[in-house]
Parts: sequence; structure tokens; C-alpha cells
Amino acid sequence: MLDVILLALKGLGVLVLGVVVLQLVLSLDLIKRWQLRHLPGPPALPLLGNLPQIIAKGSPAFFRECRAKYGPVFRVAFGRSWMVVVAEPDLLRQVGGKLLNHSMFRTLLGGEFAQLDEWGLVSARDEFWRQVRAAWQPAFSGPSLSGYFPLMAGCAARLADKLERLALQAQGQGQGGQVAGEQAAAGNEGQLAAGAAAGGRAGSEPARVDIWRELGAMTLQVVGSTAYGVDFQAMEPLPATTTTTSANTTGGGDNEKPAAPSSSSPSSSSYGRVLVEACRDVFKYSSVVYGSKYSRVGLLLPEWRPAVSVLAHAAPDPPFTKILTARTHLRDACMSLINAWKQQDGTGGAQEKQKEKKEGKENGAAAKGHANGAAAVNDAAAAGAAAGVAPGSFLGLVLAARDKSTGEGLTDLQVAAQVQTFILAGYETTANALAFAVYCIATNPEAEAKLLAEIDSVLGPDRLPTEADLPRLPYTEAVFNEALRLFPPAHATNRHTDKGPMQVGPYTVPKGFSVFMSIFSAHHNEDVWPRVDDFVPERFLPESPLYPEVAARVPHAHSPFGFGSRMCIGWKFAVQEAKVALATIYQRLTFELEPGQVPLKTAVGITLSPRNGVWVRPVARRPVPRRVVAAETEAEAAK
Ligand code: HEM
Repeated sequence: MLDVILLALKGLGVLVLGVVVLQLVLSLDLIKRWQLRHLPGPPALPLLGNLPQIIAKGSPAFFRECRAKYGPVFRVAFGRSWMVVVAEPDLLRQVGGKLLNHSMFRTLLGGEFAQLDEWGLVSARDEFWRQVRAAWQPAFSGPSLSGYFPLMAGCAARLADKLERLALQAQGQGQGGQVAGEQAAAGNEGQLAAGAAAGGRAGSEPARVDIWRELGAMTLQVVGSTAYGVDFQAMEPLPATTTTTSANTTGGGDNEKPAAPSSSSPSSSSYGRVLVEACRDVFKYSSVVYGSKYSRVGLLLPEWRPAVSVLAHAAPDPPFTKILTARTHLRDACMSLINAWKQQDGTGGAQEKQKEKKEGKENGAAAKGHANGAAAVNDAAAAGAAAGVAPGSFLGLVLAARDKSTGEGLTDLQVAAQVQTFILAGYETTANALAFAVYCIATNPEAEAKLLAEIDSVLGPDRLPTEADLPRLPYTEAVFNEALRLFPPAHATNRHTDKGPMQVGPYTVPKGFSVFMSIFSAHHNEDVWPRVDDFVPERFLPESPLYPEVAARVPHAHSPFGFGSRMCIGWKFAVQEAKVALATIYQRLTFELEPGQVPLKTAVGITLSPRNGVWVRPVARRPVPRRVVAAETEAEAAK
């Protein structure tokens, strides 16, 4: 008997040893190293690859160094994921011009979450991608963007109201101003609480806000009102007792309600702030640096991912719990939106609202929203709903999408994947870009003076921008473009060679690799950009002597929104939103940076973001709050 046990133990020992040896051999990645042997690149450790340098320096800075050392095309190992990095504008355009799939982004969450990731437009592949991209497209057409304009302006005005009130309180103006009065009358005490929470005790301490956070709330609010006609109430303060939903991986949809008082109901007052936190957590905890240790193990031992995933669910570490909770909340919110939309559509609500649109009621509502910050978003959301958020009703478009050959529509989970993608892509990138722009403006007084002069000359002190003003704000757009160059929120994108080998410059990349396109490196190429690390908006102005040096000579040197057929579908949406926001906010305020933030620390994950936020003191440009009005309202009144 003992012999049998000893034999079994010996067998087990041999098996374990065999697995360990096999794993060690696999960890050397001999085949991948051999396949990429003709490409230059930094030496990579077995198992860890270049992960230590990537974590220590951040991939944008590390790739910038590699470009200087190894040229514009090189290979790196992201743990055990071997990829080819491209870091030169012309080559980026060459790769981006090919109709290839994005590499799949895999988390350890599994189940429905994996499907939501797989089906969203960013990860969608081949025919399915074509179907959903076509469904998304009308939501970004000219007429749709025009329809979104008043909603965007309303959200920006509301943020400006809040910041101006905070600034005036801190400057000793108290709450007697007209805007504050209007908002209090509208019962919007939440915003006043936010002011106090942000440090604005009237007349005593300087108000201090993380403008990144506030802008994030605004961009989420914009997504809610433009895409879904829903008031996300994202700009309300998060109640102290509110938490995101408890993680639940098994169920789905509307029935599983989170812990009180949060909910996945679009009408709940804390809905938006909880959603903001959830979105932020999704980005933060997807990164190697802040994410779960299980994700790092999964990166190093891809062969063991299913087992690691089981382990992570069984004994989650705090980052895993965070991301699971956030993703659960987001999924429930998406399902909730779909259900709400279907119910509205079923009761004929959409048609009714369409009729109202014809009668022009939405214009009045939106214009009222401009003039009154507190009412702005409710009215704006109502205006959006009144328009059925038509003609660009995003949910309506996606629900109506049909497969060309079978005529079948998308499943609810496939629709939810698009809803989730719109929320995440539409919120984070634009918020980061705007926060970086505020940082750049605050650290460049000359640029700030030019920006204020342009806004004042076009809008004066008390008129909100209209769509017709947009082309008259070239410096404002140049400021945004230059902030996107220095701090591209989507610091990289990729293409996957799943169809076969691909030629990149002098190198052939074999089938089955991810080609990582470093937008950050292209934006920081000193051969292309004079004064590469300086903030010089003038380079984007055609009349500037710097313009022909870059924009005309290397047209794709500036590519914050990517390339070719997989280029960002929301770029015009983002630029319009950013211009409206910058013009509306800087018409009434400037910002002083809190000490200790120069140079700004950034965090690198799926996006490039400010690591600890951007802390500023808002300074009102005028001693008394102005009643900012929309041109349409005045015209209406004049009739
Ligand atoms: C400043 C803001 C934004 C930046 C910097 C940005 C950047 C990017 C980049 C670099 C890509 C990859 C393109 C490529 O692979 O060539 C992308 C894709 C995408 N973006 Fe944006 N984006 C922004 C705003 C938005 C907004 C507002 C939305 C939607 C409302 C959006 C939705 C998407 C989607 C769905 C894709 C995937 C497109 C596809 O694969 O077909 N983005 N974005």
C-alpha cells in the first residue's frame, strides 16, 4: 500500500515538475521571439518581458525613449504579450489605413462582461463591426450634432454656474448673485452642497476643485442627454451614503437593484454621480498599475487565465472587487436604459415627442436651459427626449440595426454593449482632454490671454455660444488641439494582424500580432514638432508661421482620434463639446492651479489621465454673476 502511495506521490511530483518545466519553457516565448527576431527592440526578460520599464516609466514615455533608440518600429513584450510598436506619423497612417480589427481587450471578469467587451464597437470584428458602425453613424451626422448643440451648451452653462458661484463665495460675494438665486429657486441645493464640499466656505477659504472630476460629470451628463434623452444627474454631488451596486456577476438587467439609495433607474437622484464613479473605476482598475494582482498574473501566465479568473472571483483583492462592482453597475445601467427606452417606445412616447419636436417645443426648452443653469439639464434632457433624441437617437438606431443577410436585430446584450461603449468612450476621453486643456491654459498666461480675448470678442460677457459661433473660435479650437497633442487621452490605438502578415515600413509583421500605434510618440516627435514639449496653440492656426512647418508638411502628425475606417466615430462630437465647454466656462472664469502640480503627473491605463486630478481655484472674471443667455432666447423674446 505504502508503495502505491509513494508511487502516486512520485508520479504527482513528476507531473508538477513537468508542468513547471513546461511553463518555464513557455515563458521564454521562443516562438514569438523568433517570429519578431528581425525587429529591433529593448531586451526583454523571460516571463516579465518589458513590463518593469513600462510600469516604472509609463508606456508613452518608455516608447518615446525606444523610438529614439531603435527607430520608428520596434518590438516590446508587455509581460507575455509580444507586440510591434509603431511611433512615426507616416507609418501610423500606413497601418491605420488598413481595414483591420482592433486587438481584443480581455479582462478576467468573464461571462456577460466578456461579451459586453467583445460586442462593443471598439472591439467588434469584421461583419459585426460593419453592422454596428453603420448603426452608430447617423448619431454623429451633421443634423444630429446640430441637435446636440443646445444640450451641450446647457451642460457647460450649468458647470460654469456652479464654478462661478463657488468662486464668488470664496471671493466674499456670498450667494446673493443672480445665478445662485435662480438655482436656489429651482431647488438645486445639491450644487450648493457641492460648493461647500469642494472647500468653498463663503468669504473665508479659497474654493478648491478637482476640475477633472467636474468636467467628467459634465461629459457624462452630455452623453446622457444627447444619446439617450436622459438626465443622468451626473453633476449632482454624490451622497455620502451612496455606494455603487454590490457586485453580482450572475444576474442581469433591471431587477437587481443596488444598495440604497443608488439605483440603476435613470430617474434616481444619485444615479449620475454613482455612474461617474463607476466609469472612473472601470478606467482606473483596468490598468496594470492600479488593477488587480490577478490581472498581472494573467498577463504573465496567459495559459492559466481561466484558472486565475476563477481564483479572482473566489478570493477577490480590492481592485478586482472595485472593477467588478463598477462593471456590474454599468451593465445594470445600460440594461435599465434599454428597458426604459423600449417601454417609452411601446407606449408611443417617442412618436408623441417627435410631434412635439415638429412644433418646435424643444428649442424653447433648450434655450431656457441655457439661461438657467439649474433648469438647464432637466430642460435639456426634456428637449432631447422631446426630439426623441431624434434624428440621432442613439438607442433607437442601435435597436433598429439589422443584419444584412439574416435581417435579424441585435440581442439586448449586444445593444447594451453599444450603450456601454458610448458611455465609456464618450465620457472619459473628452473629460481628460478638457482637464488637460485647463492645466495647459493655467500654466500658459499668454495663451490664456489670447483665449479670453477671442471668447470676449465673439461672445461678449453674457451670451452663450451658438452653433454659428463655432467657426469664429479658431484659437479656442487650437488650444484644444494643442492640449490633445501634448496629452492625447487615447495615447495609443492598435490593429491586429489576424488576417495575415502586414508590411510596416521595412518590416513584415507576422500574422497574429498586435500592432500598437503610439499616438503619444507621434505627437512628441521632435523631428516633426518644433518646441515639442511647449504648449503652442498657434501651430494649429493656418495663418501662423508654425502651421506650414507641421500641419501642412506632415498632415497626420496630429492624430488624437486615430486613423482610417476605425478612426474615432465620436471625434466631431468631442470637438464640438470641447469648444462649447471651453468658450462657456472661460467666458466667466479663469483657473489658478493649486501648488505642486507642475509638471502634471499622469496615469497611463487604457487612457492617459491626470493621476491625482487637476486641482484649481476658480476665479470669477466679473464681480457679479452674469445672467448668461442664449441668442435664440433673446431672438424669441424680441418677436
Ligand atoms: C477627446 C475625445 C476623444 C478622443 C481623444 C478619442 C480618441 C479615439 C481613438 C484614438 C480611437 C481609436 C481610433 C483608431 O483605432 O484608429 C477612438 C475610437 C473610438 N471612439 Fe473616440 N475619442 C474621443 C471621444 C469619443 C466620443 C465622444 C465617442 C462617442 C460618443 C467616442 C467613441 C469611439 C468609438 C466607438 C471608437 C471605436 C471606433 C471603431 O472601432 O470603429 N470617442 N477614439
